[in-house]
Amino acid sequence: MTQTGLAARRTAHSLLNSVTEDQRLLSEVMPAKLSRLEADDRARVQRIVTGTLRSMDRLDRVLKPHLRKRPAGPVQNALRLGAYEICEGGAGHGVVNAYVEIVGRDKKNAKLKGLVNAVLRKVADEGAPNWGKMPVPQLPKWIRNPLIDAWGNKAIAGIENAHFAGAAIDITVKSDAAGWAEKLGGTVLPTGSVRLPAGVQLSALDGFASGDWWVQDASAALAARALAPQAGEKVLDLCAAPGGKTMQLAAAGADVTAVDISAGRMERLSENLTRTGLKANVVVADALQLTEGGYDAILLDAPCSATGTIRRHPDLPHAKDGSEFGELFEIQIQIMDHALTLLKPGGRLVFCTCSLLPDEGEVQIDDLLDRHPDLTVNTDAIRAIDGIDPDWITEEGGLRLRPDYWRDLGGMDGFYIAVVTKPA
Ligand SMILES: C[S@@+](CC[C@H](N)C(=O)[O-])C[C@H]1O[C@@H](n2cnc3c(N)ncnc32)[C@H](O)[C@@H]1O
Repeated sequence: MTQTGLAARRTAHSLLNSVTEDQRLLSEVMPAKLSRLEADDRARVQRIVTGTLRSMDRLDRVLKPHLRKRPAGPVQNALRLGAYEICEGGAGHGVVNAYVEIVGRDKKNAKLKGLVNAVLRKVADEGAPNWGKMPVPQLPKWIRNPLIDAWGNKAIAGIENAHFAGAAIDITVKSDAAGWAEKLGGTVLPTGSVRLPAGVQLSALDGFASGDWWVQDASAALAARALAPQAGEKVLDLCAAPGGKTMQLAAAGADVTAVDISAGRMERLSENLTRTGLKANVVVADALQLTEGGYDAILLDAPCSATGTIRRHPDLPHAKDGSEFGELFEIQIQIMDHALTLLKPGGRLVFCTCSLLPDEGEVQIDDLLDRHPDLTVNTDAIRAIDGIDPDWITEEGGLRLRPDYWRDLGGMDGFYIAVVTKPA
């Protein structure tokens, strides 16, 4: 950190405000803000902000006894960041002064800098002796309650544990998972992905520049496995960017057309294809506007709430409140129905979402079958995936993946995958 750490802490404060006050995701605001900092400060900002977001509920409990009422969002955020740093062993004096200065510079809240000083001093003096033993942070109620309804209280505790623990980096390799695991010091997971050791710098690793592997959570890798692409098959990858699944399909020898509405994300897909030496037809378009069909198989990785990825994105529960999800469910229905029109008779559609909500998984497939009674769910395609636990197969024949699964291996992202077949 710079001498006083002020630039990094101001950036951390501004990022946290973007999430909680402006409902922005870190992925939208972080790159621009970090680009102004030295590499050292960038890493620290990321550590402080993601640590604070992951510990939000704990921090609010630490702060509560020192506050008569919760102050305005930006002031509470300065307190949260300061308390986080202190509880994680930061030097009390420097931390307190920095956050007092940050609030003091904010015209609207400057009068509360005395409060910030008093509260953070108390936290620094008293410490948080039980910090490491406090209950695992709970998700905000707007997402916690539907997840309890879906999976029960025991599951939610496991899911929250997994969110708090964070996620390892998984890679999908073109071939020889065991060889790459050995070379990179990782482990081969039951489904064939390789889990890397903590703290690696990806671009410096063997096999990155040569494109022998790409980063992809072990759960996400199973959608293309469920599709089981055959060499020469005409496959449409809908909602494809940044291309993790496109690369799997292309590596299997399929003739892949990758479509996504976002030109920026498609640039990343093209870069990924170049790095890995794989080929696909790259099309920037709205899936709903496609007219050319005749595909043997379609993989639809639909836009969704992304609630399965909270391990990696602890900002999501604090930036969102679920109000836009209804619109996403509707888009999923429209793209699924349109995808069916592009599929050959006898063709297969893989529908998947990185979501923990049944509304974006099990319920979507039940509803799809109500709308199209001639479709069949192909559970054999799910059963054929190496390394999955048969208990993960759902009543309607899909695959439900949750962060609390593989507890001893370090968890997985939440995901839902189903394969449906069109009548021949
Ligand atoms: C879950 S991400 C896809 C991840 C990707 N399949 C992968 O494996 O790397 C969802 C994608 O849907 C795209 N999208 C959203 N609405 C779309 C639409 N109407 N048509 C095409 N793509 C869309 C978004 O731009 C986003 O890239």
